[in-house]
Amino acid sequence: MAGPGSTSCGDAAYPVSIVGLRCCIKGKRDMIEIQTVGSVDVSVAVPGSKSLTQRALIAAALAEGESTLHGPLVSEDTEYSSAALRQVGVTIDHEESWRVQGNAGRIAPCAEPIFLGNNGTATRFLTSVLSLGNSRFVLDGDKRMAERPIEPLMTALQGWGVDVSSMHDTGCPPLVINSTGLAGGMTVLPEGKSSQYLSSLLLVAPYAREVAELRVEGEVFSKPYITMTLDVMSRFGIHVEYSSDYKYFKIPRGIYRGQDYSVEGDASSASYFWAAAAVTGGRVRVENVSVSSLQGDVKLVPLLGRMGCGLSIEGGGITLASTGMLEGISVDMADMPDVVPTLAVVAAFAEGKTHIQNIGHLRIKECDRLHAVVTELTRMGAEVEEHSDSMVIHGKGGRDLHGATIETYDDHRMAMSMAVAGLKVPGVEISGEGCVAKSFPDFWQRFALLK
Ligand SMILES: O=C(O)C1=C[C@@H](OP(=O)(O)O)[C@@H](O)[C@H](O)C1
Ligand SMILES: C=C(OP(=O)(O)O)C(=O)O
Repeated sequence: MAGPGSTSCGDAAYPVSIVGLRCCIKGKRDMIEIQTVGSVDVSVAVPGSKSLTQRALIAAALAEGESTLHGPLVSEDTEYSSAALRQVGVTIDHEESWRVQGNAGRIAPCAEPIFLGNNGTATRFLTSVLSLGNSRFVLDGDKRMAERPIEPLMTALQGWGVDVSSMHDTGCPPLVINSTGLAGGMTVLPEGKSSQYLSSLLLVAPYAREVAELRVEGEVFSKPYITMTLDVMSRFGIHVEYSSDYKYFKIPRGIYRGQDYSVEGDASSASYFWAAAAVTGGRVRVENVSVSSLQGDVKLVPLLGRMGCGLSIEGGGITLASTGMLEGISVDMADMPDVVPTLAVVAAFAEGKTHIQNIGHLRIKECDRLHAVVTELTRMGAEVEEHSDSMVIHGKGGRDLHGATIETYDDHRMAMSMAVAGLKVPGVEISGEGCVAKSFPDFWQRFALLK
């Protein structure tokens, strides 16, 4: 699927203005040159949450009756999820709201492979959903997805009697699932570096033949995503028993009930706008993300507060204001991996050291995001240290930064976070800018409102 950036500039002569951005094609690559701005002062709305849209879509597909999802994220990833569910017999109408006719847990056979691109969330969730069927399924993804592990999830599903294997014995997709439904009972999720395994198991567990129980080994990463899963499940009528450390779960048998579900704005997408206020010494209000959100990435706002920004809550949104005077912090970001690139970029404009810890799981995202952030900030002149599961940014108030052509590694979050640096530093070009389509197709148009 072409990103809107590439759609809008694909046929155009160089350079073309998309409001404050210059979009061009250099050689064969899509590229956006970010124009610097003064202190930004805007109010923006962001698209619906990717995580909540995909959870609600799965619950609605497995539900008895019709569901309507209001304000869903319309993007490459949610198109992949919808298409996959349609392949197994779910009717989903994408109008302004999405109408989903639930099949009460019945999964139709599908002879064709189900392809999910580099959508980690959907790949992990669909593995369990397909296990509910009574057929052979092949679940595939793109080149990068074939490097993103899924072994712990397969092991836990095998504990519930599922015949699932990695086609090339890599512990990664493509997968083959010979499904006959879930037996249920107790299973163990071995240690892994993604919460998506656990969310995936929880979402389908009510459909097991016996009451399902789940024990989790090792550290639980990205915990707020588990909270979001439990919340969506309860809104669709299934209430899970669990220990507060998220190491034990008991899931009652049951069937989700069709719901009217409103998707809130995506906190990870909002992060680039708050970061824009932070680095330009300006003010940005994100209208549709609230402080009471269960999305863990909303906690970026208090972190920016610790770096010297002010925040206020107005009419349900969150406003972040900055004088541009920022200081480095030390922070554990195990629970908010998707906004690590955003915080790292802000840290490059702060005075002093920012130490971001417990982020080894960034290495299995759309790219090795830990290495990519370090490489691209270094390319701009920043002094950054890479460690196995942490990074240290030696901020010099942005005085060490210069323009550069940024590689994005087909990772939407690399493109969007590094674009923030270009608001302040002349000559920042973002290559492969169409990758934002994964989670935020009109990112460049909304980013251009930052003036
Ligand atoms: O469950 C989810 O919706 C997600 C969980 C997180 O992944 P990990 O649990 O693998 O860190 C996050 O990075 C991803 O963007 C979305
Ligand atoms: C890691 C991400 O997504 P996924 O794991 O769903 O591919 C992301 O959106 O940053």
